[in-house]
Amino acid sequence: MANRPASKRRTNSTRHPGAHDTVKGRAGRILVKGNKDATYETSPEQETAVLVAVPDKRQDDALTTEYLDELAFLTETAGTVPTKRFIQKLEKPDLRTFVGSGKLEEIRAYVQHHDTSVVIFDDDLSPSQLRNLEAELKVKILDRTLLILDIFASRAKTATSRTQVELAQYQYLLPRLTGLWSHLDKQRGGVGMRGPGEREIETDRRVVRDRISLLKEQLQEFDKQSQVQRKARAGTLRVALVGYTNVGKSTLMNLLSRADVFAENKLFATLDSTVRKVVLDNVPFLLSDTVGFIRKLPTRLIESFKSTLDEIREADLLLHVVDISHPMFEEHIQVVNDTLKDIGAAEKPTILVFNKIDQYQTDVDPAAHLHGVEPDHAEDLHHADDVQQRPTLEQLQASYMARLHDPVIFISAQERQNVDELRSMISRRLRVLYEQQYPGHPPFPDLSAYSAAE
Ligand SMILES: Nc1nc2c(ncn2[C@@H]2O[C@H](COP(=O)(O)OP(=O)(O)OP(=O)(O)O)[C@@H](O)[C@H]2O)c(=O)[nH]1
Ligand SMILES: [Mg+2]
Repeated sequence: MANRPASKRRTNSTRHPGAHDTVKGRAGRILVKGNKDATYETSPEQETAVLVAVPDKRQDDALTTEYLDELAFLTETAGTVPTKRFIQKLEKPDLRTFVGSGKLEEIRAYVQHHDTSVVIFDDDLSPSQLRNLEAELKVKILDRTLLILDIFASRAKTATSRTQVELAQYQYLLPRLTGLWSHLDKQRGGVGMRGPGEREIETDRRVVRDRISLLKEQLQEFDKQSQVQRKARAGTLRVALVGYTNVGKSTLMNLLSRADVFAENKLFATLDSTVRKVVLDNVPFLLSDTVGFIRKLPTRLIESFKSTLDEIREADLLLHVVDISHPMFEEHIQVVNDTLKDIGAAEKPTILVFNKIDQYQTDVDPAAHLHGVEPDHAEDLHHADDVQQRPTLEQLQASYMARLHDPVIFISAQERQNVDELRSMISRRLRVLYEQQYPGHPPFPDLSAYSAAE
């Protein structure tokens, strides 16, 4: 976790002393509140974002910081620099403007005096909230789903994933076709403006509905093709890498299959599933890398990735990869398990792979994850006394092994620690699964017919 904030920054366009502090010294590091201009230097073309969270009154401050930190990471992945965060604890978000009128005034004052391209909310906004906020703040407003969709749009490479993302974007936009952003300069583009958003915003709903039907038909067509491919793979064991975004799934895919899959310290580096043939200890199987999960991913968005998720649904064994160095790893496990349940893949044989043990630290300073973004009040600042003690790796290993039915392994894909143990754990498990599924069959038929499987 410690190197996350710095390594993903675009150093060519952004100077960010705070981020370097985050990496170097944890204890005693305090983020300085004050003049933004003294702390940040961004190039004129670089978009800047103000982040807003409205946590429930009872939500722990450290958790709020973590959630905002993830939003900052998403924002940066979309190519925008977060410069300020606002938090308002509320029993319930305001129906009209999501934040209360006092906080809205604070945000407006900030936006007026600091160059701000976009205000991003960590929750989904209703169509009318989006409209009201845009009218009040006079800048582009994004909510969490729009931001994620924007990242997906910029990452989609294949015809299938592009169609899937476009479908999700149109489905999101349909109830919102009410002149949103109409007074903004549409030529400027930037975050949230990729895809159909601004181009179609004023067109008739019927046109959008037609487009949605067409995209669905196209996806069905893609689905038929992949069903044919999948049939050709019948009789071959299938293993899928699943997990929260940025945990190291693609890195592990590369390691296990010696494939060259795009791995990067950004969220949603992988949007298309990649399938490779792998042989471990004479056990052949097909390994697929899949799109990462994230909290609050709308169910409809997940559904539009149906064919990608079929790889998971049809797998015989899941490798659930966890970034143990992340302070929120336990919540991440829960999000992944809930998402697996949503897509009907909860009961599959699973190996829980705790990755990034090289980066695991027993003391966690919540302030180290602020991404150097200036918070709006002291609540968001955690000082050295807040440093939390985490169990040692050995303690974690012992407790997870005792608690869970599934096999558990602790590795570092990057440092190649315990990877051989993982390999033999996979092959042992697959042998058992093969015997259960194909009793009486000679073990592990010739796979040459499937070598082109992709
Ligand atoms: N320190 C450390 N970093 C790792 C390890 N494994 C992967 N990483 C890094 O973590 C980042 C994310 O890795 P990816 O393999 O792209 O993760 P992913 O789960 O495929 O991510 P998405 O496709 O975005 O969901 C990259 O910067 C990797 O180099 C590890 O064992 N230790
Ligand atoms: Mg990946």
